[in-house]
Parts: sequence; C-alpha cells; structure tokens
Amino acid sequence: MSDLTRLSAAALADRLSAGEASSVEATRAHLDRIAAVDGAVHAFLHVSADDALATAADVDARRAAGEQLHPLAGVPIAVKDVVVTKGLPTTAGSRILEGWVPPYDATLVERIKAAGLPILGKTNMDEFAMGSSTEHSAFGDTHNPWDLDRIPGGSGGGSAAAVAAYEAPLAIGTDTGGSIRQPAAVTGTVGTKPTYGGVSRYGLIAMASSLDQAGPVTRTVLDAALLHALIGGHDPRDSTSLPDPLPDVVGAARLGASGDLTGVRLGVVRELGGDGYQPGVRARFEESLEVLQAAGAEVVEVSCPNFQYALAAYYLIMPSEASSNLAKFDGMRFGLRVEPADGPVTAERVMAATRGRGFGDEVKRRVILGTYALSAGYYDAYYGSAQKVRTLVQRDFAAAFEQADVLVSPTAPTTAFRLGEKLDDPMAMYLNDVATIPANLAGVPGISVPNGLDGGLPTGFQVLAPAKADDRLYRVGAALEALLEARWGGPLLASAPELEETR
Ligand SMILES: NC(=O)C[C@H](N)C(=O)O
Repeated sequence: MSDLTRLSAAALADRLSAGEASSVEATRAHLDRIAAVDGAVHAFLHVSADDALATAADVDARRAAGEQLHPLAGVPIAVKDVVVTKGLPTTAGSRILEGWVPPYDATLVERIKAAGLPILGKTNMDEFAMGSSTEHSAFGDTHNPWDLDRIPGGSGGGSAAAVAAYEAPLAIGTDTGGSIRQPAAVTGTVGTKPTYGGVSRYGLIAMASSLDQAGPVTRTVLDAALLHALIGGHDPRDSTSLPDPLPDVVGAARLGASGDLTGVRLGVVRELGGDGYQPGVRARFEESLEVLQAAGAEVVEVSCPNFQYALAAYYLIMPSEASSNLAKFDGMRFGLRVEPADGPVTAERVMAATRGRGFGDEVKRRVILGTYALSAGYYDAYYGSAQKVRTLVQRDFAAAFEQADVLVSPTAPTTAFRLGEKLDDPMAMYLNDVATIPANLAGVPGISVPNGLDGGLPTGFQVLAPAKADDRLYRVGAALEALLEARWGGPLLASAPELEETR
C-alpha cells in the first residue's frame, strides 16, 4: 500500500505543493486502497474514479503552470451521500432516491470543486441520516475498520469508516443529533459539527432543517480546521447562513498544537458522562481531564439541568421537521415511482405505493411520529413543549458559558457495538446521542477528538463552544490531540489492526 494514504491531509498537501508527489498519484493511491479494502468496509456507495482522476490531472497541470492554488488543492475527499453532487448519484441511503442524479452541486461541493479537491465518491449512511449505526442504510451495512463485526457509528458511518480505513484523508459529514461526532468517536477519527449557520445547508438533503449542519471528518484536528475553513462562511442561498466571517479555526488549531492551555476554563457538564456511560469511556475522559489540567487548563464543574430532557425534545422536533421535509419524496419528482399493483392510478395511490416501497422502517417510524406530534390537538402538548425545552437547553448553555470557555464530555456513551445488537431497539439506538444532541438543539459547535481505547476500541472526547466560537474547539482539540499523542507515541489510529487488502 502506498504511504500517500497514511498521510494527514495537511502533510499530503505539503508534498503536493513541494512537487514530491502529484495529485494523480495521491488520488490513485486512495482509489487503490478503496479497491483493496472497501469490499470489507463498505464505506462507499459510489466511487467516482474517473471524475476524481480528471480533477487531479487538472490540478497537477495548473500547479505545473505556476498557478496559485488552494492549500488543499489535489487532496482527495469523500462526501456523505446526503449532499447533492452534480452528475454523481445521490441517494441519502434510501431506495426512494435510487438512480437520481442531481442537476446541481451543494454550495459546499462547489467550494470543494473550486479549490480542486478530487471527489473520490459518496459515502454510506443511515437512510436520510436517521440512525446511529449506518445499519438503516438501504444499501447494506458499513463495517468499523477497528473490528469488522462492529458498527462505524451513524448516520455518517461511511465517511468516518472511509477516513479510519485510509480510503480518504478527508470526508464530509452532516450532524443533526450527533451524526458527525458519534461516528468519529467510535472510529478513532476527528469530527466537527460547526455552529448552526456556519456551513451552508444549500444542497443538503434536509432531515431536520433547524438542526442539520455539515462539517469535516478527518484524522487530525488541523485537517478538520482546514476543511472547515474551506466549506464554511456565508452563503446567500441558505437563509440561515450566518453573515459573520468564520473565526480563524486553522490558526486556533496551530496554536493548540503547542499543548499549552494556560487560562482556558473547561466546564465539565455534570449531566453528561455519569451512569449509563461505559466505565472505560468515563475513565478515559477523566484521564484526559487530568492531562488538560496539567497543560494549564482550569477545570470547573457546570450544571445543565435541562440536558436530561434534550433527547426527548429532539425526538419530537426532529421527526416533526423530517415528516415535513420528506413529503417531497412522492414518486412525482425524484427517483423511485411505484404504481399501485391494482386499482386506479391516482396521485395519492402512487404516492402511497412509492413511499411504502421506497422508505425503510426507521424513516416510516419518524414520519409517523412527526405527523402525530404536529397534528391538531397534539401540537401544543408535543411539538410546543419540545420547543420550550429547546429554549431551556439554550439557556443552560448560556449560563454554563459564563463559567467556562468550552464544555467537555465523553462524545458517545459506549464504544462501537456489534452489528445487529441495537437494530431492533430504537430507544437503545437513540441513546447513543445523549451527549451530542444538546449542541444541535442550541446551535452551538462541537468536536470529537480520539481519546484512547477501551477494550481495544476507540472512545471520543467532546468539546463544545459558544455559537460562532468554533475556533475554541480547535484550540482545545489540537492541544488534547498533541498531549495524548505524545503519551501514546503516535496517533490512536496507528494502533488499529491492519485491514487485509484484497482485490
Ligand atoms: N442524524 C443524526 O445526527 C443522528 C441521529 N442519531 C439521528 O438518528 O437523528
């Protein structure tokens, strides 16, 4: 296997700009790696080898001609299949979109293309981003590279697994309740959910529009910052896009790498990380707190009493919005169209037949929950109450950020569980996101950083910051990464078992 696949995106970018490797070589190396291991991992739903190589060749030619290029130009990337890509199939993990080829690019894809990053392909995910294990994909399971019998997290398990398996140095994920951070935690990778409005949602297939946010999945904190800076910033085509310039996330990651956190106040959230979290996950978290303290950080305990209602509020707000967003998949406009087996072919009956066949069980469950929560007579009791809880969660964050610069917790309550283990128990599946959901409800940013192993499997350390202060995630995240890697003698992923390469 070529060592070009083992480099961080930043290191690969340096090699490319120094002329020590070409983008075509780097892209080929990753396509070869995909060919060798993706049979076992199944991170990709679609590999766009020709397009990726064409972009790479174009970047190489422009570099040779002396053109000034983006720092990540020529570094390949994978994109979660919920993000629309012109000319490349986009399914959101659903049969209902099988065969649909979008006629336009999401804004973040436009930015990736303009910067010259070859797109390797589209990654697997739970159908419409509904799940925490990627087992709800209509196109088969993705396997965790650390242990192929285990889940890679979800909904963005494909992006996390691709990065962890060295199939791509960079990937795009989306996070509605934890879908970037939880897969990062259980695969030993880095994942950021930016501030709501920090990255354009134009061209994301919406699940819950007030919660969805796209962000980077990478192997290093600096790489996440570089990708965040590339995709972030105002977009007039997204009405919720923030007009503010993005904070200097790359500068913050470089600053944090010194490992000095003098004067930074870390708030340990009392309600996150207690009973119900795997003992080894808690132990690694406590150990890292000590490491951060030794680096100069001040640790305080904060209380966010309404976080205990966050999961319940999320499971009313998210399905309500999802039931409305998914109404457009009606057999008339996109992808699948199923006509009723017998009887008249009316619009309503075509819609019912298409949605009945095209949606999986989890999607149906949420559409039913959402339409119920929004129905006259129940709206105030369910959706209305959940919105009030959302305000209380936001107030908890505001109060906590008066005492601390960032809040910290374990990212996910457990390490990767076995495929099939929670598939028939929706509640057990939903509980994976107890520590990640509050950030989505409040619109604040969060990052998950590799935090050591429990039973040979990765755990994650979550850092949360106030809205528009995403730079703080990178300062603390990069410091923790540097301090832990100094202890381990290298990145956590270096201790993952080697995948067998077959062709
Ligand atoms: N989409 C997400 O962020 C994941 C969350 N587990 C959900 O199923 O809603």
